Amino acid sequence: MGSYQIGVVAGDRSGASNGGGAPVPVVDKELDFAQYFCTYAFLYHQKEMLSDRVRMDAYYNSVFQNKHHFKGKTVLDVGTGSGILAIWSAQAGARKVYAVEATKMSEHARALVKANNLEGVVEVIEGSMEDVTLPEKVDVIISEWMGYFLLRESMFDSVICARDRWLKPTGIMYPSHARMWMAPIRTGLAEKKISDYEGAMDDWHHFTNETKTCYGVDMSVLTKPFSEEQKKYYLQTSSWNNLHPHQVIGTAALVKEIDCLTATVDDILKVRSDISSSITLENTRFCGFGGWFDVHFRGRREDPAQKEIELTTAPSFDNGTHWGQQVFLVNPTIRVTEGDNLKFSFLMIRSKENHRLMEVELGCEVRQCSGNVLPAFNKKYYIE
Ligand SMILES: C[S@@+](CC[C@H](N)C(=O)[O-])C[C@H]1O[C@@H](n2cnc3c(N)ncnc32)[C@H](O)[C@@H]1O
Repeated sequence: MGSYQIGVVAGDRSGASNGGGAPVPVVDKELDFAQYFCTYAFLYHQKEMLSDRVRMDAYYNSVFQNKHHFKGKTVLDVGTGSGILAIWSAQAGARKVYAVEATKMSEHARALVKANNLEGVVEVIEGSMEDVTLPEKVDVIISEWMGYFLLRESMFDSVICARDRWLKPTGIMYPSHARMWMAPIRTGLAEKKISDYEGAMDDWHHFTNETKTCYGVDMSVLTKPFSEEQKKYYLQTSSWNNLHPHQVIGTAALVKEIDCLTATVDDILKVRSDISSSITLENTRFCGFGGWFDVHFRGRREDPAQKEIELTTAPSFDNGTHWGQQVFLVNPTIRVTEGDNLKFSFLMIRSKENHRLMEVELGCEVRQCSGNVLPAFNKKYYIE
């Protein structure tokens, strides 16, 4: 399977050279397939996405309420999975749809296309987007590339690659824009995670005592690394959660905006932002941050959507998505009240071991409305 380049990281010595001097990280394709793509080859996984009504309605409406973007046009579906977006594009009147899928799910997509009598329009191509050659440039690129907190999975890299190679200069991206958001939250998760961590350590002490007594080996030298491993898992790894809007205790801050037509891999390798949020609830507990994203289907300035559609994964009363929100816990929790201000710095980079996972650094300072400033804190998190 070999390897492929994912973008340019200045100063990364581990990367290969692209000939122009700038180092380029190289991804082992076989490892990437084993770690990332394999799950997408299962129908149960595709079904989970196909059952997400918020996601489905947004893409369906974006296509069928903007048929003028599809009628008689050529479309590329990056990562077609079951083929759903390619099929909708064809049903909306596309002349030709190239549906590219890296996994064997392509075979199910081909069957679905045939069963829906669209064989003459939709061509399913099995292969990595980075390797595939199309016979022509396209008018529209449609793709559902978003991972947890938008950028986990790094699939947008493949969409950028497809856009730069195959989109006509007048072409349109579906979706056209994306944003990341964060807001302070209250949650009982903080206590639960601490108690889970303490439970794991109690169990470890019991285990080391037993190993010493029964088998004559003292394992206590491993207590510190075990504790670090468990701390990372329980207290530093962000959690998936479907937050209720009542759990959001302050204004949402915009972390990142992406124009899908112009963004480069360099723009998303590091997401850095200095942001602030005002607490909107009286006398409550600040337990951490919730992070989510939205995407928009607006067409392009010269060729706008007739109907703009939004897909949001914000905390919702009744419309949760399979993405939910990512929760970054703060320990210990902090008493805050309406009018207090949080100033925070956000930095998200890709994990060195796996470019599809993320590491986040959050620095935060609470400025109370009384004028008092609480000691700032800095924390590192993993989005696994
Ligand atoms: C989130 S799923 C979306 C599937 C489908 N488009 C949908 O909306 O239901 C992403 C799909 O893209 C495929 N994929 C991701 N990166 C790819 C790449 N570089 N080349 C081809 N397929 C890719 C995955 O295997 C997966 O099936």
